[in-house]
Amino acid sequence: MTDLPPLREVIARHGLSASKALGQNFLFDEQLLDRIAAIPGPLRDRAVLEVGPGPGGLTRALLRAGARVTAIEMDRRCLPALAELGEAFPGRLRVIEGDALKIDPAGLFDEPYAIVANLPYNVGTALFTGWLSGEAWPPRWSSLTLMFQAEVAQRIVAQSGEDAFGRLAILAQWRSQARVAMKVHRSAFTPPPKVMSAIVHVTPQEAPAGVSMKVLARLTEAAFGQRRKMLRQSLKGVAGALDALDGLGIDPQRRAETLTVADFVNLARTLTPTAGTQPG
Ligand SMILES: C[S@@+](CC[C@H](N)C(=O)[O-])C[C@H]1O[C@@H](n2cnc3c(N)ncnc32)[C@H](O)[C@@H]1O
Repeated sequence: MTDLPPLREVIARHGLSASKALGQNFLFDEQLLDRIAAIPGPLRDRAVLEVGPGPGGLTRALLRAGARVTAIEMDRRCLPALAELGEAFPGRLRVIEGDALKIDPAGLFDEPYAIVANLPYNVGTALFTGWLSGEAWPPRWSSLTLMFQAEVAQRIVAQSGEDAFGRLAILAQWRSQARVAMKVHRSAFTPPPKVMSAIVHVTPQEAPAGVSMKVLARLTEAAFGQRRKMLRQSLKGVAGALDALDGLGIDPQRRAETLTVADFVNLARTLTPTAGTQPG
């Protein structure tokens, strides 16, 4: 295995004090990083997109696992440290300086790629919803392995009837499998964030036929926008939704969080113009 200097030394040598504005909380424990890099499965010769490599802790674990890594980092202070890492793994690391929110990863690859990232909370959630919201399915990525605040991870994997169940769970589960792969204690980070973290792993599944992502999004937005209200109230503004509830035998006095992901899929199918039964 390539001998690399300890991450703390890399950070000290390149003056990479953690920037709060960029949401920088670094991981230094190489065993933990190797365990994270193992979550997507065997990576030998697989393409991986890492977003926010920072000083390269997770990057080196992915490279050690045999991946070919493309990394997008917007903090240019990190680029020299990443260039050194690239020298230790010749031809295996491509670094792109930029804001991941403005880059379509599909344009960077001509093969399936796993996405792995430890990102600031707001950036991670925005990218996650973007990657899951495409109308075309399956997506070009083969899996997502992303660090979130534990509370957000809970919302992603929540089941019907749980307090955390809502739009994020439906987005993550209606045509994908989502699970919490690892909990990460706040003390594992430097500096430690205020809350606990968890890594979510998502793999795409076959999409249910005849359901438009846009229709499902409109439905869940209305239903969970007023989650304490009965469906007959919250869905009033969605054309055809009350008839669809009736057609599917769903009591309109129920609240959104009591429906299952499959219920929402069936409702969305009924309201999707190009397929399924038209209401009324
Ligand atoms: C929480 S740190 C994680 C660093 C490293 N991957 C680790 O696990 O130790 C998040 C990293 O994402 C970078 N970052 C933040 N916003 C970004 C964005 N919009 N696009 C690309 N990188 C971003 C930060 O500069 C930082 O290096």
